[in-house]
Amino acid sequence: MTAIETTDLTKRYGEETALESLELTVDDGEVFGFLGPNGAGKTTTIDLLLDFIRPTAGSATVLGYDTHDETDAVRDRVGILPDGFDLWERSSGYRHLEFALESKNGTESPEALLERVGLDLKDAERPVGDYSKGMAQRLAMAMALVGDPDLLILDEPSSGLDPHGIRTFQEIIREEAADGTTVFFSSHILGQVAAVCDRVGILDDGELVTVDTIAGLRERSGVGSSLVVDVAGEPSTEGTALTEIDGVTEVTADDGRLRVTYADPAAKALAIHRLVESGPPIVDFETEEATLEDLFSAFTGVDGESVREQGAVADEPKASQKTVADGGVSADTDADEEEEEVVR
Ligand SMILES: Nc1ncnc2c1ncn2[C@@H]1O[C@H](COP(=O)(O)OP(=O)(O)OP(=O)(O)O)[C@@H](O)[C@H]1O
Repeated sequence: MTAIETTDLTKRYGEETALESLELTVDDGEVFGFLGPNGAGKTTTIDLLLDFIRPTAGSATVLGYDTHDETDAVRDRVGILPDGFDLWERSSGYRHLEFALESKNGTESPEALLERVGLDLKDAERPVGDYSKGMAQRLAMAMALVGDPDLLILDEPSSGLDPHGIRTFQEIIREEAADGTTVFFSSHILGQVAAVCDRVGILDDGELVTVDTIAGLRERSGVGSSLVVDVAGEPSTEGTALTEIDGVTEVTADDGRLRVTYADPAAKALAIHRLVESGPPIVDFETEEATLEDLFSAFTGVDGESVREQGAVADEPKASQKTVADGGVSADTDADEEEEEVVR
């Protein structure tokens, strides 16, 4: 069974296209990262999956259920950490958890959930109106975990978290995945996505630019990492045949160093081998890995022409605009309206 499947899923607000013909499949048990810059359409997609807003065209299933016709079945089995959720300011975090447990017939103890998300029991007894952003986020995650969901949908889960909180959430995602739960989460922070995801989808301006593993993205983007070699004497590329190595994209000699840029990591060891055999004596070397930011720029064209524009990416649906969701506890939207369907 697929955990999420969208067909031609489209959302428009008047002239504005928030999401264009999204064709996306997330497999059962996968940890899928949904990446995109601000306004790319990530929240719109999540709101459509949860039927908080209605599509202009297309359809989607979640855990095999139609998102509109079988909304209750979907929400029953899905744990949600929405982007921008509302809490009842005067109720305690503990009371929120009790409410979520009642709504979902959850059998977990509130204390165990609090411990998982790193929320102190004393803090849980305070009204949530006094919570910091990170504390509220931890509480929302605890509520999402209630009832052992088959699918976790997390919209910008690390928003407001300190580094320790980010690590805690990553551990939770890994534990849930190990337990067979599918995790779908949106983020614009590439490193966090790379740390836990099996696959990544990049959304840009309402369109799904590509879907792949991080390794696959690296390979296809052509964004190279570099081997930078200090050599004795004047560096020269002559006689080394470095450019003939499969995966090497560029070789330059400047500032007393040789720089070998490669798209395929296997090329690195071959380049060193060849230099040892026939190049100038090596004094030192280091590698400069392409960052995820480099990859992201390559696919979204942030720094100019994108891989997509160059026609290097095969699969291309589309999508984009903005919305909100519920606090993971109530949120009923039979939103048949065209615009501004939001529940918080
Ligand atoms: N109710 C609405 N009315 C009009 N435009 C909307 C509405 N909701 C969203 N949009 C637009 O849809 C686009 C996608 O917004 P969305 O919130 O899905 O982006 P996002 O990828 O989640 O962004 P962010 O990372 O900033 O949360 C934006 O251009 C936004 O302005």
